[in-house]
Amino acid sequence: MSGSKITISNGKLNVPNDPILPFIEGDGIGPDIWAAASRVLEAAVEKAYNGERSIVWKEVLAGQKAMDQTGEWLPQATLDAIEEYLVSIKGPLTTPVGGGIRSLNVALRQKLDLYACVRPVQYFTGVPSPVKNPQDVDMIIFRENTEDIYAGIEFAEGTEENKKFLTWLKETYPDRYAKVRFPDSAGIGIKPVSREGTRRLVKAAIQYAIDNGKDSVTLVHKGNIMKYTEGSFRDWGYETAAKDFGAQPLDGGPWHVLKTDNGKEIIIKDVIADAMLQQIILRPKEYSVIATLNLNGDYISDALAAQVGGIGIAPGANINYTTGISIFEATHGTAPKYAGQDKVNPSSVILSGEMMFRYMGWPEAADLIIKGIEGAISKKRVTYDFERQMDGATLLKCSEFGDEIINNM
Ligand SMILES: NC(=O)C1=CN([C@@H]2O[C@H](COP(=O)(O)OP(=O)(O)OC[C@H]3O[C@@H](n4cnc5c(N)ncnc54)[C@H](OP(=O)(O)O)[C@@H]3O)[C@@H](O)[C@H]2O)C=CC1
Ligand SMILES: O=C(O)CCC(=O)C(=O)O
Ligand SMILES: [Mg+2]
Repeated sequence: MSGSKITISNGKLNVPNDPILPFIEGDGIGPDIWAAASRVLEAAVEKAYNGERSIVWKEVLAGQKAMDQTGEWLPQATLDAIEEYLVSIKGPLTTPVGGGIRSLNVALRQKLDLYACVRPVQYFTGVPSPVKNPQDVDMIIFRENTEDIYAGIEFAEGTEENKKFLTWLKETYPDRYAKVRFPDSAGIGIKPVSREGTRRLVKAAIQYAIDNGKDSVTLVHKGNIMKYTEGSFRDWGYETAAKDFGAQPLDGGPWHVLKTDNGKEIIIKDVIADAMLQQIILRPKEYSVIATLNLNGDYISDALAAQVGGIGIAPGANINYTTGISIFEATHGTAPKYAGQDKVNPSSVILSGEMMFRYMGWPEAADLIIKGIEGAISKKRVTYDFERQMDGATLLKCSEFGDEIINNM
């Protein structure tokens, strides 16, 4: 295989003209969307750089394909390659509900310490939306990606370990044990949230706001109920704003205001999570950068995506800003009922590629992707998810929509 490695020095990526980029095809609709997306990404690079730059794809395995070929769901070789080549992209991977394997998506984020799940939500003119003013939605979610209930520390009901844990709780903290309503039949989960994990996530969100001229960062939490996890997230978030960025309390706090070097003011505020799910629908203009915990971020990213056309057009990235290791991936899952039908919208993974190009310092290729998607949508030549809500639209297959994007670059 030809191609060169992306490296990092002093926190800055060095991207060669022929970077090797690992990709995971994914389960379910993964092969359909990856086939369309990889062609679009290659076409954007070719058109932007006239052959001076090109991507050298390196397939790495995870999920069902990995199981079939290697007997493992997430081979160590895959983790090693993602770490070695720094920038990679993936399709969705299936996670069974209840028993069975734990999420491979979550495992990738935790094992590689990709602490920020970054999910921008913006409106493309013409996309059908259930809200009146979808153009008012312009937010970016920074979701903590390594902690919270997603740590996977659980004790299944009826098991020996569950009994052992509850016995320990009863003996050590009888007052808290007494709060378990039905101890003989309770599954137990543990929710770790740390100052360190919170601070690095909030720092990334505030830095993004500074670098991109945003006017607010909203800490979203359920800290009124979960005081020492979600409530502490809020407190540590404000602490980060004050200690790392010199933000000052606004009217006595808890909101803070941060003055950037060019004199701009950024408000650091917080909203309780349930109220936030209302706010993003009723008053989206008031929110810009969102910093939140893992579970809240999971819910908010699908809810916000719905306002701008659905999870068929919702990209994302999992990033460690210190090591530079990153995996770009759609917000949606494997949509198994559509697998192999060449039907679904490939935009989420294509726009994840667009984010990847900006991260690599290839904005010209990224801009062409936006141009191609805008062109396809304005001509109403779209996949089923948009076509079913658009008057006079032409229904395209997943692969045809990829072609349409390329034709509009
Ligand atoms: N990062 C990852 O890899 C993720 C993996 N998953 C996993 O995926 C599996 C399925 O999860 P599920 O809850 O069904 O959620 P999915 O996101 O897979 O699908 C839910 C619905 O969203 C719509 N949708 C999803 N993708 C697209 C697309 N590309 N284009 C258009 N519409 C789309 C479809 O809506 P409609 O029916 O209206 O057409 C689909 O039925 C689970 O195992 C889950 O754990 C879930 C999320 C993320
Ligand atoms: O890992 C999974 O299966 C689900 C992940 C998910 O919903 C997400 O990353 O948004
Ligand atoms: Mg999700």
